[in-house]
Amino acid sequence: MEAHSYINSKYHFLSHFFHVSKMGLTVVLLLLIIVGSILQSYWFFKKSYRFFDENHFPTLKPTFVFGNLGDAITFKKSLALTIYDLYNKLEAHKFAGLYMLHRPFVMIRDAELIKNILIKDFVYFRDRGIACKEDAEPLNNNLLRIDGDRWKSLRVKLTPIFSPNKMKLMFVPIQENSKKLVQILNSTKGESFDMKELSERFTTDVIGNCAFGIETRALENPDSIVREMGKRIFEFRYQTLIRHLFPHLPSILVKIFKLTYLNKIVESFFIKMLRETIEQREKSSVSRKDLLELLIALKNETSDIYPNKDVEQFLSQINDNNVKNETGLTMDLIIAQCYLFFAAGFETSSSSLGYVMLELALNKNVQNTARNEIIKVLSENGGEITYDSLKDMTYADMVIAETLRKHPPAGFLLRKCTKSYQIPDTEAIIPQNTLIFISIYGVHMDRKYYEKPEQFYPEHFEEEARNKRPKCAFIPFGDGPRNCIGERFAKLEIKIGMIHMLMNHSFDVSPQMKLPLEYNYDSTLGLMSVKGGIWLRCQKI
Ligand code: HEM
Repeated sequence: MEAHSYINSKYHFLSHFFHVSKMGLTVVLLLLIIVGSILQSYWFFKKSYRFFDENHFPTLKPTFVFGNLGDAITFKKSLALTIYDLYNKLEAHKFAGLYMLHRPFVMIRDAELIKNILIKDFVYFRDRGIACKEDAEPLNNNLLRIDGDRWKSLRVKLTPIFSPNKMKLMFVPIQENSKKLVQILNSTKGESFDMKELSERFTTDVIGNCAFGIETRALENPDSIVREMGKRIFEFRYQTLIRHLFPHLPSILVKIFKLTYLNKIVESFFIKMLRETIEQREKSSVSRKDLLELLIALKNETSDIYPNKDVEQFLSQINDNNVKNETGLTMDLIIAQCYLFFAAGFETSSSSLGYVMLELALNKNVQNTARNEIIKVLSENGGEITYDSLKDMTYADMVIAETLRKHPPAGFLLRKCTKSYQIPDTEAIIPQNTLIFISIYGVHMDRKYYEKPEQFYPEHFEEEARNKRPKCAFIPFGDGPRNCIGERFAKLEIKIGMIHMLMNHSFDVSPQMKLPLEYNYDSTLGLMSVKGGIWLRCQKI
């Protein structure tokens, strides 16, 4: 009470002194507070933006508040394209220091340095820096997001699931789905169709039905619920953007404003569906030889991860033969991994297959050469595609690699520096906890590494050309111990899907197709998915 009358008397004294009303004084005080806060944030940002000048890094002038990612934060461009623009602006440099809001990050744009980060000096850059609290959102406890020893021990466990002999088991189910894909092409009867949409239905069924034994039926029914939910995983959400921009938000704010990474409906759907599938599978005695069976065997410790060539290679790459076995595979962890395999598998692979077919439709010579190779290999194998005959289709591999170069589904790679790191042969030191961005698209479109970067030119992947290029100039799946674990699976489904389509049909671009390509706005995941679809026409041959 006493304090209140004291403030009142001061207020009265000030208003009397400045000859203004109480209301006027309130406005002046409010203005002072606002101007003070703006000045304070201005100095805060200005001080933050001096960071790289003082640390021997080339840099680009940041914009107040947004740093160097203004185009992505103000929705002008996707994050992948914003990072790509920065890559191009920094042409004279092998690396540079930039800012996300006030937060410094380092862009690496030289293939040799990229190799150091991803492979040689991996111990400094093991983490991705997007982990979130373990129990907050159960599906986020997945391999892509977790870091540290938990990641290491989980990665060792999951590595054998994608080994070559396990991939062989996936061949028949992928073939079955490819045949259904061809039936749908038959029904288009020369009319335009959206190849991206069709590829999404194909990869949804491949990953769902073949990998987890779930009847997703997306090829039969474009409105299938699994496909609907799959699409919603990649919808833009403000909440996800805010969480990525402010990774250290207090949990209370996250709760109050419901700032979850994932839409709750989508999360509940996948948790329920996957839990029921796993429970049913555990009760049944039928063996399906799919990814889920292998995961369950790991959970129940009825399968051993050793000896396995991939695991041995992984352990030698991370220079650690004593990975702690602390991450037991619980039901929740298996659900989170299945969810990731589904999400990571269906969007990236469908983009790739869509882009493969678009480039083949645009480049008829390439289409004919690829088809002739398939016909030749088929005739040598009694008219059948077998798992072993796939390796003889080397031109098909070049076509797929060139597609992944020109249209990498993931636009950039992310790492976090976990121990301060001196960039070799320079004075620049990357401080601990700094994020590292590597523009996959930038490297793939760089004239330093590719003779005709703007063209679709499968010859970029002839043996001689490949051998001339530095190792990390082709990184659609990342590289090193933290690369894409599903690379073999993805390449297998793209190749089988492509072969079946080319064997049966010839492809043209529809007048409906919008060129040059535009990409969907994506502010968080860095994906480069086409805007407006991939419109083609096909004829039965
Ligand atoms: C064409 C298709 C695909 C592309 C282009 C792609 C690309 C990528 C990229 C760029 C990364 C990050 C690698 C790095 O940071 O070095 C990644 C990680 C990952 N991908 Fe893929 N991916 C594809 C398909 C798949 C499939 C089919 C699966 C699973 C079935 C999968 C599962 C994963 C997982 C689990 C990770 C995280 C690995 C880790 O952090 O240890 N991906 N992928």
